[in-house]
Amino acid sequence: MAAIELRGVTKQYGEVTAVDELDLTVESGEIYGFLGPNGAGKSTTINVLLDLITPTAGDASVLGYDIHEEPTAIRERIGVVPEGYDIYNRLSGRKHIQFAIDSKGAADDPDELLSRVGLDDAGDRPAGGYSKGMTQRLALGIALVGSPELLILDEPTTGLDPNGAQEMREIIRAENERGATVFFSSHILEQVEAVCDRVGIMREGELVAQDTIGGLRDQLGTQTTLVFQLSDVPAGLEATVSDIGGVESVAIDGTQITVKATDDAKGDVLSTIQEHASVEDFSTEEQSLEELFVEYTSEAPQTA
Ligand SMILES: Nc1ncnc2c1ncn2[C@@H]1O[C@H](COP(=O)(O)OP(=O)(O)OP(=O)(O)O)[C@@H](O)[C@H]1O
Repeated sequence: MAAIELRGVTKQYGEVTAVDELDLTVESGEIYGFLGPNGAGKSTTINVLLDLITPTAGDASVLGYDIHEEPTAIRERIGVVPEGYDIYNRLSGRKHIQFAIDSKGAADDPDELLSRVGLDDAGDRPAGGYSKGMTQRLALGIALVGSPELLILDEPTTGLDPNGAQEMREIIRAENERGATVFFSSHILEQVEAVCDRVGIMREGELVAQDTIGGLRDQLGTQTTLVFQLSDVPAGLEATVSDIGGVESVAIDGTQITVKATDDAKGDVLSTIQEHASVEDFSTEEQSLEELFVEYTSEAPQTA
């Protein structure tokens, strides 16, 4: 059974299409990273799943339950770190957790949960005095109540320092090993890279790529950037190089020519340029996963 299934989900806000006919399946047991730049539609998608907003079109299910028909069954089985968690200023962290335990009818020990999220010493303090990172830790502690089957985390590392982000990743891994499916959104690739089985990249409401981190890396393996420093750039060189099979782009800046090409085309590019111009310097640059992410999220939409 899929843990999350969205079918043709669209959310329109006036002129703005926040989510555009989105089909997305998260399999049970996966850690799925939901990536995309600000405004890509990640929170809107999550809010649809949580039945906090009604989609303009499409339908969705969580743990096999329809989001409109059985929201209570869903709420009982999931843990959520929402975007911008609302706290009760005067209530202590422990009381927040106790409240979540009581409302879920769970049997957790609040102190154990506080300790898991690194709030052991702050449990008695009013949550209104917590820092951003501490509030985020508290939100995670609440999400963990009742050992949920599915964790939905909207930008869970917001406000966390590097140690906090690392601890968050360890908790995500441990929860997954316990059997939970994890769906978490982020606009920072490295946050999901370390823990995710699969990532989906959103851009302008559409899923523009979906793959394992390994799969994304394989795509990188086939692409290289070649940078040539020439003594001068002869007329027609740009067109000649662009015509080579496997060349994706050619950019000329003064006497420098930068060519993006598949690995197979590397030799042809090199020999063609040497044939037409005098090469003073030459280097290759590997594309990083970060660059691939930027490419997917800033250029023309591609098909998933
Ligand atoms: N209540 C709303 N009314 C009008 N437009 C909205 C509303 N909520 C979201 N949008 C728009 O929908 C688009 C998607 O927003 P969304 O918050 O889902 O993006 P996101 O990927 O979560 O971004 P971020 O990383 O900044 O949280 C944006 O253009 C946003 O301005």
